[in-house]
Amino acid sequence: MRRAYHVDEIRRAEADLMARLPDGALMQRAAAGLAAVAARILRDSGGVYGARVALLVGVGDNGGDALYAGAGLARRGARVRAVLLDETRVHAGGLAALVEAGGRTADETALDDAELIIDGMLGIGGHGGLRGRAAQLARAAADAAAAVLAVDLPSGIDADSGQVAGTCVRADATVTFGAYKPGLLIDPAAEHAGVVELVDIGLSALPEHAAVEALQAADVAGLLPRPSHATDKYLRGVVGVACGSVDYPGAGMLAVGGALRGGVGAVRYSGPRQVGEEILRRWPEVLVEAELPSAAGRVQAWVCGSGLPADDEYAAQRTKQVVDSALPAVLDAGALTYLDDLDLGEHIVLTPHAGEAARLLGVERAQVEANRLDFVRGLAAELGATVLLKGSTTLIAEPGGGAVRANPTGTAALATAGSGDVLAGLIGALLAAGLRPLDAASVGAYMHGLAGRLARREGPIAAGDLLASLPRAWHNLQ
Ligand SMILES: NC(=O)C1=CN([C@@H]2O[C@H](COP(=O)(O)OP(=O)(O)OC[C@H]3O[C@@H](n4cnc5c(N)ncnc54)[C@H](OP(=O)(O)O)[C@@H]3O)[C@@H](O)[C@H]2O)[C@@H](O)CC1
Ligand SMILES: Nc1ncnc2c1ncn2[C@@H]1O[C@H](COP(=O)(O)OP(=O)(O)O)[C@@H](O)[C@H]1O
Ligand SMILES: [K+]
Repeated sequence: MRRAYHVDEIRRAEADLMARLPDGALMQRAAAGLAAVAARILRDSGGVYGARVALLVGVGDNGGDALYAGAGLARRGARVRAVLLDETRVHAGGLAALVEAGGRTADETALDDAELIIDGMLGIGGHGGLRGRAAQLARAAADAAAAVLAVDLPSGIDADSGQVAGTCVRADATVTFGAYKPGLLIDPAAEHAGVVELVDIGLSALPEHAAVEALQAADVAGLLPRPSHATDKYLRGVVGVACGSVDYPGAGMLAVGGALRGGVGAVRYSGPRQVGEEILRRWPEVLVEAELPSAAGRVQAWVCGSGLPADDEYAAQRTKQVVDSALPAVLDAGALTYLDDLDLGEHIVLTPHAGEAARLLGVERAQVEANRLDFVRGLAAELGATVLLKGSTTLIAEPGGGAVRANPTGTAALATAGSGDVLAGLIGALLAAGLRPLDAASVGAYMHGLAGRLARREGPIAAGDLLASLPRAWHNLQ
């Protein structure tokens, strides 16, 4: 699990550790980790000795890290030049170390022929988008041919929220110290960080619960339902799908398809007869049942809403019956328009995209997109349900607070009609298989993204291709 903490939490943990260490020890640890990653990058492109390295050096400790790491590389024969953001404010010890090791200061033309640019302009002390010369240097780094390695985080991103306000550095890799920051896991900031490597500097006094966490392959593999020898189809779980309508039958099909690949023993479909017949033609294994959920056979969880129209008596009734069953459920798309007066809870997973979340909160879509973390927390708390906010970084929050999960496998290839229906079905199946709502939603999002990544290797994808690649995604994790 990758765990990210807010800046004030990291500052407190750093202060606790610094009080127990000699002056400057923490920065030396950070710089040593940074220099090791820089050396590895340079080794891949011809070696450290003689390599041209440009440092972008800010006025704070982020600049200090870059200078000490630069000194380490200079001692190994690299030609290191430091471009100072402000010559009157620079980490004096770091600069002295660099000069002593053979490095020197230079103007920004040093970026032109560098093989590696180390971005030490701003770390967790940054606020707002880059200003003045910092913005100008970020643009110069983007234009240069060199690989860019960010120190702690790409300068200019918002470490706490993942927002990007204006210009910021776009890195190929980031070396982050002590713990992840939410901005390294949440877009749009995360996509500026490249490959993120965590360097352990010994921080221990971090809060029990992270602010944001991201499952990794081993976590997901540990959570996926696995049939035991002694199981039968009912013990594996049965999921009910109350999706699709006469006008939108395809959403019902795709939700059923996602549910069939979610590791349950059986899928029951409840909906209009002609949709049920279509489903049976494609998947004879589905149990097609009554048009209303309350009349269907026993299930352990429901998926409801994909392909349900708004302002429709039958759709409202289907949603209400699913919620009244008190079973775990996914409420997607159309079902999100019928939430008034329903008794939600943590066992209900709502799956809005930014537009739907904005409507539920009475704000503009752009506001949600700019600050997804705050809005997903707010929506979960306000509606009293687990909320999965879809988008370029899908986020999942529980109503009682706690760590928000950020999905690391998202790909823009998923932005295709019907892909959300597949996701809803998949999460419903994971709920029926017994995963708790937060896990079902985050494992579902992870597998959905992984399926998207596998499918896109063969070209542009449609939602149906996700169904075809979901078994491969499972196989990859087992
Ligand atoms: N603490 C520790 O134990 C350890 C910390 N470590 C390292 O320290 C880093 C944090 O260092 P830090 O606190 O000095 O802040 P830092 O990010 O360098 O920048 C602050 C300066 O930037 C400026 N500035 C702000 N916004 C700006 C903008 N938009 N555009 C332009 N300028 C802007 C602002 O100037 P001001 O606005 O105040 O004039 C302020 O002075 C951390 O990320 C890690 O790398 C490691 O060594 C491990 C041990
Ligand atoms: N830029 C993006 N990067 C990664 N994933 C995305 C992006 N845009 C959308 N997605 C994902 O694609 C899916 C789209 O779902 P949704 O908006 O419900 O569409 P539909 O209703 O057509 O199925 C969601 O899982 C969402 O997280
Ligand atoms: K930086």
